[in-house]
Amino acid sequence: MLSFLTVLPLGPPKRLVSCCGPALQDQLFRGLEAALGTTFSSEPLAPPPQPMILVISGPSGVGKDAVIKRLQEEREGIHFVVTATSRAMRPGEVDGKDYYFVSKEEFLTMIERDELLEYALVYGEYKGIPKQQIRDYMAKGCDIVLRVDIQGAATLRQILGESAVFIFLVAESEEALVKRLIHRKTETSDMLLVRVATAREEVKRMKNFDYVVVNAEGKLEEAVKQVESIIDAEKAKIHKRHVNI
Ligand SMILES: Nc1nc2c(ncn2[C@@H]2O[C@H](COP(=O)(O)OP(=O)(O)O)[C@@H](O)[C@H]2O)c(=O)[nH]1
Ligand SMILES: Nc1ncnc2c1ncn2[C@@H]1O[C@H](COP(=O)(O)OP(=O)(O)O)[C@@H](O)[C@H]1O
Repeated sequence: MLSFLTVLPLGPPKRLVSCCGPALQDQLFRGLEAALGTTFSSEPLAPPPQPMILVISGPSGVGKDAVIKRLQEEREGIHFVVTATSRAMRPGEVDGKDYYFVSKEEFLTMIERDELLEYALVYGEYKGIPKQQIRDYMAKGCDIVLRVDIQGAATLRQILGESAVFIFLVAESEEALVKRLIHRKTETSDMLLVRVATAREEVKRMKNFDYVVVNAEGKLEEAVKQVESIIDAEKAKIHKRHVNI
């Protein structure tokens, strides 16, 4: 190392590089290239991040829509896949934004044409994920967010295996979940009973997911930040998950 440093036009090695001005630092840079017989590349050293598929699931009323809405506001390059449903539109919902609201016949035609990556009967209504929408946005380099019920997540795990990231969103307690669903005022009491009973069974399937995020009462932002941390960590993985749809 000593002989190397004396070759450089800086005199004895005891002078600290930090004391050199820009011109001398540039000379040192060139000298290092000459000594190594190569030029230093300015190409990125880390592999480019790949678009990923994030599956967010959890019991009805836990806050999937709320978390995803905030995620879209906070983060660029994310595409929330608008799924198709035969369910009637709720007040405030927008066709093409919350869902593609279609008739049962139209939905069955989508199935016949193999247009759906996954579909299910959810609380008596059809719901399904349009394949082409995923392909189009991944081709643009977007990360894909799929919001599905627990059975949909299980189907997607069979189709996508480890190539997608599965997040289970849960309330801090069963009591909090039920109160949140009641407060949302989108279900009749009969429908509430179905959804709460379903939620009890769904929570047991948490073990099939990669991550669990608690969306506690009044702490939506913390849940969103945790989902963002998961995305960042997944994008920094050396061994990327390769998606093929
Ligand atoms: N399997 C599946 N579930 C979906 C799809 N789109 C939405 N869902 C889920 O269907 C469930 C019922 O949705 P919704 O009727 O909007 O009721 P909410 O969950 O109480 O808001 C939710 O868990 C959604 O995440 C889909 O394409 N496939
Ligand atoms: N962390 C939270 N604290 C309090 N209320 C929440 C929180 N997250 C969501 N909510 C509310 O709970 C209700 C259910 O949320 P929503 O996103 O519709 O659930 P999901 O899509 O899972 O059915 C909505 O009224 C929503 O505004």
